[in-house]
Amino acid sequence: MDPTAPSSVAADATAPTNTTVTLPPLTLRDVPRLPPALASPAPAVANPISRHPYYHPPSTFYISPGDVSLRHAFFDLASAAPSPLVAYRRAGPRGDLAVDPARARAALVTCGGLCPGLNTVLRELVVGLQELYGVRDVFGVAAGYRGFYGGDDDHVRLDPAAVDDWHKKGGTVLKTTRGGFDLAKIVDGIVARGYTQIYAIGGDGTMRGAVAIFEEFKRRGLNISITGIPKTVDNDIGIIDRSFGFQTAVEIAQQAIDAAHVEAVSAVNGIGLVKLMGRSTGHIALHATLSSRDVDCCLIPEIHFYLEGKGGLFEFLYERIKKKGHAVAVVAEGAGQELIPRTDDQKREQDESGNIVFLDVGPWLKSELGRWWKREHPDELLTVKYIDPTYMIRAVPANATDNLYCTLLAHSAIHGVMAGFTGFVPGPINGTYSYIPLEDVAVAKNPVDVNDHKWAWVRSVTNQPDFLKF
Ligand SMILES: Nc1ncnc2c1ncn2[C@@H]1O[C@H](COP(=O)(O)OP(=O)(O)OP(=O)(O)O)[C@@H](O)[C@H]1O
Ligand SMILES: O=P(O)(O)OC[C@H]1O[C@](O)(CO)[C@@H](O)[C@@H]1O
Ligand SMILES: [Mg+2]
Repeated sequence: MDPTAPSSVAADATAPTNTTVTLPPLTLRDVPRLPPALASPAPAVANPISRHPYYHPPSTFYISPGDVSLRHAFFDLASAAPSPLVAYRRAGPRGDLAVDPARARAALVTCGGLCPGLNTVLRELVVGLQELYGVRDVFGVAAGYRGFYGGDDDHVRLDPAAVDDWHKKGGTVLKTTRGGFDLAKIVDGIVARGYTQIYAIGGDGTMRGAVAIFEEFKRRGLNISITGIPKTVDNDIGIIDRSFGFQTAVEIAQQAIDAAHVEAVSAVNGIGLVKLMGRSTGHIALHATLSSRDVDCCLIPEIHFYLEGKGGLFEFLYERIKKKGHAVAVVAEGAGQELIPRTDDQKREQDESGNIVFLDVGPWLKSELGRWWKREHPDELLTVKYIDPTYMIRAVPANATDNLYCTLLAHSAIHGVMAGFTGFVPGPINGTYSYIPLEDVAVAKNPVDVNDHKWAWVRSVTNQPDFLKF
């Protein structure tokens, strides 16, 4: 057939058609700004990136003041689109600054648990502030929020040479803590040190703390900006696409599943059981399960399960062993918490930040399974190999994808602060880096959607029970 010959197919059968659709009105969920009288070094300072000795930004480099991104990237035209459509300011460098870099004094702090990429964010904040914007005074605040009211040793001057290889290190060079949130002392400490910009890197608790600090700045009429850089290995912060370090953690989690699989396959009636992080969300367990393909059952906090009886976990594992000779189960640390018996003291136990302390679901599951097996199948061997890689998945350096992500987050934060924004969080929404009000991110959760395709795919890969009692 001559490929250049005109198509014989009727045009109206295949040609794309254009349908005009009227969308609901757009609401800009804007981020706060420092009061112009306080922020503006009148007249506005031209962005020093334009004078960079080696990089000459093209006209498209700067973000226009009207540039926005949409919260929802897709709608069903057959039903009403979300109304109003919510938009956020697009993140990125502005042509004019509202802050004079020569007068800026930045403080960086890390709070909460570890996450791959923390050191990369710190490195890129230091390098970006100094090399892109010429901010000379950049300090690392040691040991979380409490460092703000610590001694001189808790405030370390940083420069690009000092942080040069930080992106290769796991953990946080600045150290991190939970608790110690004394608002008055923190803000007094910030004022006493003359900081004009605060970069707080942490999870939901850190974001709630940053909101409180932001409100206190406003109450005291302080010319200080604060931005929260969202960090959570559990990927439990909402609105943004995902949090940094998550993909690295999934990669390491998968190695634990591989080991559990090898152990299970090599034993008689072998079960490999892996416990993974995820306090209130099962994203790590879900993603590691889908990537691995060796998992027979994935238990997450969003799904209730039960152990014994028809349709229960133990009967399922037994049947899987009968069929394949082995089984692998993955459990997120927050799964099944309501099933584990606990004392009143244990019910009340909290960490220093006020987070409920969970009981260890992994060893509990292992011992309950052993007890059940002995009772139901006393003449059959059972070998359970339990792997708990807990801190290993978050104490590693970020992989290449997360390193790049951390760099873009850090730079987005700096650009926003220099443009005069405050009380905001930078983050990708549908792939577009945006500025989101801190108060929104502080309360936005991100549970696994058990009605979407990803969870459906877990169910079809594992064929695990739905745990609906009947
Ligand atoms: N509601 C709140 N108001 C003010 N500060 C808070 C609040 N919740 C937590 N914080 C403070 O924020 C800091 C970090 O909180 P937390 O230990 O819960 O970690 P996180 O930021 O949620 O990170 P992770 O993802 O590891 O849980 C702590 O210093 C804590 O005291
Ligand atoms: O033992 P730590 O450091 O308090 O943190 C444990 C918690 O931190 C997290 O990693 C979240 O950062 C959770 O998955 C875990 O429950
Ligand atoms: Mg938290």
